Amino acid sequence: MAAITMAEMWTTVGSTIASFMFVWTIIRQYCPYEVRHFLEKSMHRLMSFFNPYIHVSIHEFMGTRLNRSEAYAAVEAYLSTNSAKSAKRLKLEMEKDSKKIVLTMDEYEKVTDEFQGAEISWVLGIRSPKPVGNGNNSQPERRYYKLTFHKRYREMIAESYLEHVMKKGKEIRVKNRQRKLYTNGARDKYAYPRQPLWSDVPFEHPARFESVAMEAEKKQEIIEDLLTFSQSKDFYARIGKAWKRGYLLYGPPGTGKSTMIAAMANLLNYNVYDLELTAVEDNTELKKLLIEITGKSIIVIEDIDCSLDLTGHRKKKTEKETEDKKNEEEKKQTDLKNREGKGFSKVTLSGLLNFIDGLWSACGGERIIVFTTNYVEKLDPALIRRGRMDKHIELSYCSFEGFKVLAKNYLLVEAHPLFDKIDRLMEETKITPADVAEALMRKSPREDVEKSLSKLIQALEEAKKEAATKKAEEESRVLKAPAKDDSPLQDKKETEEPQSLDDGAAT
Ligand SMILES: Nc1ncnc2c1ncn2[C@@H]1O[C@H](COP(=O)(O)OP(=O)(O)OP(=O)(O)O)[C@@H](O)[C@H]1O
Ligand SMILES: [Mg+2]
Repeated sequence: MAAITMAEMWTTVGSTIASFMFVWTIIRQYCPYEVRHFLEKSMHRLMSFFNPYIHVSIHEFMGTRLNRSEAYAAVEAYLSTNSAKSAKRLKLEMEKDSKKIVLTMDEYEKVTDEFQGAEISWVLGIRSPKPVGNGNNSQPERRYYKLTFHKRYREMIAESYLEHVMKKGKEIRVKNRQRKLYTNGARDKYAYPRQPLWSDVPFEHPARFESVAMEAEKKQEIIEDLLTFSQSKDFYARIGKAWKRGYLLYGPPGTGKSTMIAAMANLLNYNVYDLELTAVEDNTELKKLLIEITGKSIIVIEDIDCSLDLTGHRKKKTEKETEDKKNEEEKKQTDLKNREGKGFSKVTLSGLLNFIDGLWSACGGERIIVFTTNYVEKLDPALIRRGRMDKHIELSYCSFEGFKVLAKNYLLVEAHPLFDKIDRLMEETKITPADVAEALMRKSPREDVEKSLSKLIQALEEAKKEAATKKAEEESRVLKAPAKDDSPLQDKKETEEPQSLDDGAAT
């Protein structure tokens, strides 16, 4: 009896739905657009009156734009951690610029999330394109996420939850992205179609702060400075300053300037833009390059003292000096042109200063600018004043503490009887971390710790001998140097007096 009632009930429900669908199809086909639109609107209103749930859709592509929506990508990343735990059908994806595989929920899967006591559900929907003409459609299907929650949470979802999803999603995307090393040097300006201003390769430098040879305290200070910068978005907004920071790394060759830049990028998960100033045509091109740099990046200008003549342009000169300088400059540039077969850069100091802290430098945000140089004294003070280059870091010869970091990295030892001798030698002579690293490098699998340390001792002793020879040569050159005619009167007197005494003694 009960089974018959159930069957009857299902038949009634089925026939009601079928009649409704039939009526709806007739309406859609034969009713004018205005009537149809009115009925659709009224039906939605009627349903939402009874339905206490609110839906929000986030589409993969918005309007006719071909770019993937940032919000969709952020939701996808956010749900990749959530859905991997609760969804039953998952999809494995690897985005173009991502270095990690991501598990996301498959179409029509539903996952739930909890936020401040509210239960929120997410469904991945898919919309087929409207058939056009003969039904052959080259348009792809469009996916969207639908978020559903009770209407009593409306304000909380709009004000806090969505912001939380976007923030977390973006963080996950940044963590998963394949970081890049960009350069502007390898572009053919006359190629057709036009090449992008920056070309890129995956950034895979393995340097880490742990492996940089440097005093622990100084290293910690740099790490904290970088981390504070990366977490200070609100602070920079509050003080009304563009979210960027300049670092000047200076010191002799082989002391770890480039290594430190790679360690900085790895610490903060930033892209690196290696700006080759000599390949930039003029200040306008410099501005264009700047506009294309995204946030979370380090802009590097290596050997800034050799890049261009960035000091001469602002100094007052007599007419003759200016003329001589101009001729010299022209000759230099022609030589360069002949040598490299390409146009020369007209970037000026003021163009570069504008690049660092002009109005355009604020677009994108979260940028670090690093200059490296072997000769800090050669740079124009305006270029490196605090505010432009906020932090000046000297990378110098290897200290014993620095050596211990390298020994731990290269040889996996933290103490050894030969360390005392190395400590003494390091106090007596200068050696770069690059030379220490080279000495500690194993040349064959049979090479043991003792042999590597002995090699370093040998290198240090040679460096000491070389320094002593150089010093002796220098001293003898000073002694042998004839007194100059144009030397100050006082100096002349001092050099002449002993002679007259000698003469007197002789007579
Ligand atoms: N402080 C350091 N810590 C660890 N390794 C270092 C350090 N300095 C140099 N090295 C080693 O020496 C090599 C050369 O160093 P790096 O290129 O960073 O020097 P640099 O200061 O940039 O030199 P240059 O001024 O010539 O550009 C690196 O590959 C690294 O192995
Ligand atoms: Mg370098």
